[in-house]
Amino acid sequence: MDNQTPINDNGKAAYVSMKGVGHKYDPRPETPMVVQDINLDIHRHEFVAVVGPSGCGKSTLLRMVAGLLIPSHGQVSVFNLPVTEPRDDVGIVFQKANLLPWLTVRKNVLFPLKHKYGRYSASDEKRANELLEMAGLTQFADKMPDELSGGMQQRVGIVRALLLNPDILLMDEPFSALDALTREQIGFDLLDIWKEHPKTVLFITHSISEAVLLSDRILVMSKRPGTVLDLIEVDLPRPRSSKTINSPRFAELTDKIRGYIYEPNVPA
Ligand SMILES: Nc1ncnc2c1ncn2[C@@H]1O[C@H](COP(=O)(O)OP(=O)(O)OP(=O)(O)O)[C@@H](O)[C@H]1O
Repeated sequence: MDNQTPINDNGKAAYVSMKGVGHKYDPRPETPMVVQDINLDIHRHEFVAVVGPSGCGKSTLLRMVAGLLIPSHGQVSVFNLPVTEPRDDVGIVFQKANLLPWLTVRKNVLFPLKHKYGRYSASDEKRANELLEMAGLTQFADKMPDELSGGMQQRVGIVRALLLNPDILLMDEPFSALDALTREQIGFDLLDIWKEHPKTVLFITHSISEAVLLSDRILVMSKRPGTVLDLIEVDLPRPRSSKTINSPRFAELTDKIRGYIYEPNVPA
């Protein structure tokens, strides 16, 4: 580790760092902040979920890490360098996969490369095939998006985000359009992929149980202006499975977060 690497209180390297981050979209002094005073260090290859009431600024934080938005207060940095422009090294997965309907699944996965460089190589195609296989999509690689279920389309979106092998994976309510069973399964699939291809993940969700099931830590935000209510360590063993959901500790953690969300002024 070089001496440029910031260390947080636990002695681990901070990969993504937010220091005193605040933002308002409307710069007029009388308008309220959207997020305020956010301090967070995310370690390399850590899985951090963000939960909080609608409108508290979760997506705003994610856009800041991607460099799509520069905070009006404080600083976001990645590996000790301030984020000042859109980053190339992030993969983003949204609620909808937004696949191009006229391209096959494989070509959709390769599309960002084609768009960026005008071409892709045989080794890119090999990597696309490997990722599709890991996501259980090999037999759908030559199908058109409308031949796939919503869960499969979302898997394609994840594979597409991973193709460029980004170090940071930003996921904004990626499974919220899926039915409960598919959602749980794709969560486990995501954990398998994350294990094989470690990434630093920032995962926004409205589902408290999903946050607990998937993540290493959970940032709980207050209602607008979004501030940090708590940063909860999820000390559940990995690999996580359906058994995890039935464990007493899982219930304790979800209850604790529910306490914050439903009684935000009362310490949990
Ligand atoms: N581009 C923008 N211009 C102006 N206001 C915005 C913009 N984007 C978001 N906002 C406002 O900022 C606040 C936070 O929005 P954001 O989408 O970050 O919250 P969120 O916690 O992700 O919400 P949700 O859970 O409903 O998706 C909201 O009040 C929203 O209306």
